Amino acid sequence: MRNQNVVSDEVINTLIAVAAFISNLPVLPSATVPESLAVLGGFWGMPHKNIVKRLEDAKVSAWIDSMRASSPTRAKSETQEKRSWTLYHPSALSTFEQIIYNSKGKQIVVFLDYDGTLSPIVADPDKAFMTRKMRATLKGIARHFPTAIVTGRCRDKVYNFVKLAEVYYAGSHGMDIKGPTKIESLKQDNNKAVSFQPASQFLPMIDEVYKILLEKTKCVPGAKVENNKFCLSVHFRCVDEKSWAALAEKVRLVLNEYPQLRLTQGRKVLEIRPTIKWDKGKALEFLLESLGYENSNDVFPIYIGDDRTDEDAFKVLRSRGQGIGILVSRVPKETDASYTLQDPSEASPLYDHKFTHDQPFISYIVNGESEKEKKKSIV
Ligand SMILES: O=P(O)(O)OC[C@H]1O[C@H](O[C@H]2O[C@H](CO)[C@@H](O)[C@H](O)[C@H]2O)[C@H](O)[C@@H](O)[C@@H]1O
Repeated sequence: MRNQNVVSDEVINTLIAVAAFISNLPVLPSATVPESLAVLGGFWGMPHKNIVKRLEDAKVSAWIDSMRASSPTRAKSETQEKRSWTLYHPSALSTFEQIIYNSKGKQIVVFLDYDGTLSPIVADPDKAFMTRKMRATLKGIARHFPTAIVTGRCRDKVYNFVKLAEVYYAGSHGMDIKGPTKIESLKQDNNKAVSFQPASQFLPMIDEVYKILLEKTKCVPGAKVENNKFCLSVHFRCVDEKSWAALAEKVRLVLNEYPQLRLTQGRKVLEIRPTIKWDKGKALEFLLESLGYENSNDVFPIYIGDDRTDEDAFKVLRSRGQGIGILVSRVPKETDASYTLQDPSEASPLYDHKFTHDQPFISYIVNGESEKEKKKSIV
């Protein structure tokens, strides 16, 4: 018979699984999880210190599992599920005509992630350049539709990669938005531009943590800390897998001192950001509002992204029942996107197809309007 006063491994493992699960949830400050569960440990007669240690280890190991899995989480059995995945998330290229049909008569607004969508993933984040062809295509899109880049990058940095003034930019995972607006109440300084920075009070803290992380991670070969203004990235793409645990532990120790910051994850990158309820989905909603489409049924947002953080935007589109999300991925992944593209190079022909080859996309959606008129109506 079991001793009721002793915590069995099963109970501990359940607690650890719960803690690991919670530690992956974005909103809870890291320090609260072990503490609250330690209370349960005490109830079952387990010393607080012991359970806190095991829970913290569990958190790091959950991070590492997640680091290995890349992003978004891959579906369980790739080969088995690939077929049904493709069925539920068909290629945006092969269903192109259907997408166009659904957008008929509506104002298309295009949202694009940067890394892995407009630029290929490369080892050095400072060298993630767009091809000239992609820039020309993007310029073409922005000429016809309101177009926004929604990225984890610092806004200035992504602007330096893209260099197109006609595009809206939502940097730092949407926490730094700039672009034109039609809505009077959103206009700033009597000009037509909108600017929104919901996390500005976190700037000093982000700078402080950036310096600490630079110092703490400099002994991990290949680790790179990137300051994205309202959030930080700790890259581990070039770190030997054997050192991932050590790196994650260093990041965890720093974050323990800053409960107002939380951790999310992208492609081989740990992302640190304020615990405010703001993400790429909220940025999408904000931009739609600033364009005057808050409660409109006549808008058709298209969001293309490759990353776990883009899921927030896909979710918003699903719950609005408007437009479509397109995930750029070669492998089956859990996603709220409706359609898929294999990689940025496949996304490019999609854009090109629209804008340079017979322009079927344009001719379908403008409903008889000349392109000039269309352009006028979306300024
Ligand atoms: O929202 P995104 O535009 O997708 O930004 C997310 C992160 O993108 C960048 O990192 C990713 O791309 C790098 C360059 O290809 C690659 O080296 C890295 O492994 C990827 O995670 C950017 O550097 C990060 O700061 C962004 O958080």
